[in-house]
Amino acid sequence: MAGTVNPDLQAERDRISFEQEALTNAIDGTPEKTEKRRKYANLALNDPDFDMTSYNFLSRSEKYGAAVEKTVKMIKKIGKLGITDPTDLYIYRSHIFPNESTSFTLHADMFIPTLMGQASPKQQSKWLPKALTLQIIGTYAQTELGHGTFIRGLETTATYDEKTEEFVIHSPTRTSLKWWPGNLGKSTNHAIVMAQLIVKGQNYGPHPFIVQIRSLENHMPQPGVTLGDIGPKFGYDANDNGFMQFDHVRIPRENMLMKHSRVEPDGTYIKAKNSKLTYGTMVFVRSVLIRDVAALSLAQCATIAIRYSCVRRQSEIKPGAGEPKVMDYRAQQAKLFPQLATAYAFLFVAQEMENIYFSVNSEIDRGEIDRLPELHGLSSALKAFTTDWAVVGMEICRRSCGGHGFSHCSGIPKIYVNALPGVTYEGENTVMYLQAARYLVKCVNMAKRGDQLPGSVAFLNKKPAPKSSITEDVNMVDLVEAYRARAYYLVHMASFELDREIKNGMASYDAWNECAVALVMAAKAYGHYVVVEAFAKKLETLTNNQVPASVIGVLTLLGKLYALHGILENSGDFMSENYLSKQQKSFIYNGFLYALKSLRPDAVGLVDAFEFPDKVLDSVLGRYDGRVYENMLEWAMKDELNKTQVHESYFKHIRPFVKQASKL
Ligand SMILES: CCCCCCCCCC/C=C\CCCCCCCC(=O)SCCNC(=O)CCNC(=O)[C@H](O)C(C)(C)COP(=O)(O)OP(=O)(O)OC[C@H]1O[C@@H](n2cnc3c(N)ncnc32)[C@H](O)[C@@H]1OP(=O)(O)O
Ligand SMILES: Cc1cc2nc3c(=O)[nH]c(=O)nc-3n(C[C@H](O)[C@H](O)[C@H](O)COP(=O)(O)OP(=O)(O)OC[C@H]3O[C@@H](n4cnc5c(N)ncnc54)[C@H](O)[C@@H]3O)c2cc1C
Repeated sequence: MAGTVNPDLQAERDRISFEQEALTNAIDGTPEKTEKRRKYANLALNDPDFDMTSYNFLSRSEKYGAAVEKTVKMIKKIGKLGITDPTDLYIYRSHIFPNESTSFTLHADMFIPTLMGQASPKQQSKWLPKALTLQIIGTYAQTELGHGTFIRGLETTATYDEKTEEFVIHSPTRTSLKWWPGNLGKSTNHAIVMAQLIVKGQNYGPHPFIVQIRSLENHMPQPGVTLGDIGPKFGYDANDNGFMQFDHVRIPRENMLMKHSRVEPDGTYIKAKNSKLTYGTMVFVRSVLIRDVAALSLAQCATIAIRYSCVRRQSEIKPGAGEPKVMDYRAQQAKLFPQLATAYAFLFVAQEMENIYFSVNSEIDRGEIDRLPELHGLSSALKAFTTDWAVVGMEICRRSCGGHGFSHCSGIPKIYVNALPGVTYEGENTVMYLQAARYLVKCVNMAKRGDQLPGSVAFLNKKPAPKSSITEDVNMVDLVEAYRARAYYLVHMASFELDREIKNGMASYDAWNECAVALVMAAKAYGHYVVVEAFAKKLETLTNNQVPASVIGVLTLLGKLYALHGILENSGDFMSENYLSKQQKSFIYNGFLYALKSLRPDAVGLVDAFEFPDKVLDSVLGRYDGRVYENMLEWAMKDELNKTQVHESYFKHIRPFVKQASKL
């Protein structure tokens, strides 16, 4: 019957043990935040103008065109509705463009943040009103054909001409072409261009410049600028990632973003308090993508796979007793529940990262830059750690849907390919782990000197106990301590290896490369510890805020499952030096099995609590009503191949061939 929920899924919802609304509030942060999210989500979802046709059956060019149309409609609506708060805007947008890029993604997420973070107050008053009202539309053009990671190796030059008080922007080589910037290929008319600043023959390193790249009249490239799209990619079809070449393009001196460093009219260079303040936009995006890319994408895939697993029946457990829901197989639970727990863990650590980002950023605005290294180390580690685990988890969710997981009807491929570049953009993950490790090694040396370390690295000040106190009745406190101990030892081990190589006469830069394996392991362990600790802190906060015991109960199980799964996956680390005994490892294993069993009745409730609307999931398998089989054929019939019974290529190729063959 249309409109009713699949009885297998309904049965799951009828037995949920916790108060779902309170859990949703915990996920959003507060009840007020839940209310706000629902308000702006519903504004988008209930608007008939955004009756979204799925991109599934469109060509790349059609996808791009559809995104442009939808983007412009959305902007008009935003103006009409008067939405101005960045969070409200983000919620509204992400329900119109679920797991998709808008044509102005880079404008909103990097161009405007760079103006806010890198432009002087005078420059902000000139450019921001234009950018906020879309009189100008920009992107962030840093990466080049030859260099993405090594920003100091960028080749684009900005040479100051004192006579005219202009910068000359130039691409001196083929490898200096800007390559990859989002929305550059077709959509934007301005760019923040990162280029080597050269004044009076001296190179001061990469700095940001604002450059008009297309005419505001007819959208043609500006003189001296060559532009285009970089072609099809693994995903991101609707995003016109582009290339750009400059041939001695002149821009006024005032177009260098001068909040942190300046070039005076006579060519005097005033340097920033810390040259890395120029990299601030990247730190911002790394901090926000923990939630918006890693956590939410994994949570969506877990929602699809868990709902589908409660609808899908296959094989037998007890011979002759009928086919169970695949969710009842313990092996299926062992694949999916850790992904669910990871999604929760990442959502909670993202809330903490966001708070730290905004607090350190307001200090920076007041000229206090002491906490910049920690912010960089932490955001680098968490960006890499969460995106790494999220994409692995999404693939596990896809496989858990069997064959149908491979079809776009599952919705998972779209979510996956949208999140996947998160491991590469905004700092390739290995490179980000190594940046975090660089900070951690410094912290070890500071701790050795007796300095008190800040926030997330304070754990390096106190040597952990040599043995874990985990018992049969595993608790969060002991689990956090185990992760702290692992991080402590791996960071010290990497630092020790580094010192040893240097003491043995190796140059420090070679020693760094030689010890990279240990350094990456150390940064991963640090990220893992921060996530487990954030889960424990969240449980404490919720308990103090009198959140219902049923919610604390189920979240505690999830938190333990997350931590236990991580230990089982990395047991070598935890068992080295006998920190964890064989017997304790069996407690971990038993605790893991117990958590799987205990979470089973609440699995659907735990994914429903995320409240992803069907339009966002765009999944036949993960539909809220569970009516999977009733909708798959209808979905497949939308494919162009099903528009005719006999395809034209039959008449062109197969029929003549068969006719010919039958004559032989
Ligand atoms: C509530 C508000 C809601 C708002 C909603 C917004 C919604 C946003 C959603 C976002 C989701 C998706 C958006 C997707 C769009 C993004 C598309 C992708 C865009 C891009 O990819 S842009 C290009 C990004 N490129 C990179 O990230 C390059 C990576 N490379 C680097 O960062 C650096 O080059 C490096 C690897 C760090 C090395 O730099 P360098 O060689 O210059 O430095 P050294 O290694 O020598 O280190 C020197 C020193 O500096 C420290 N340091 C390095 N970086 C930083 C930093 N960023 N901050 C502070 N300090 C830094 C380093 O640690 C060294 O310190 P030391 O000398 O050891 O003390
Ligand atoms: C979808 C997408 C969107 C993007 N959008 C933008 C954008 O809007 N604007 C923009 O400017 N850029 C953008 N980029 C570019 C992106 O930021 C870079 O691709 C990214 O920073 C990685 O740099 P790279 O491509 O040079 O990788 P490389 O550095 O060439 O990486 C290749 C390999 O070398 C390794 N490696 C490199 N350096 C080191 C090192 N020091 N130590 C150890 N290993 C190392 C890496 O780990 C990796 O395995 C985008 C990229 C993608 C995929």
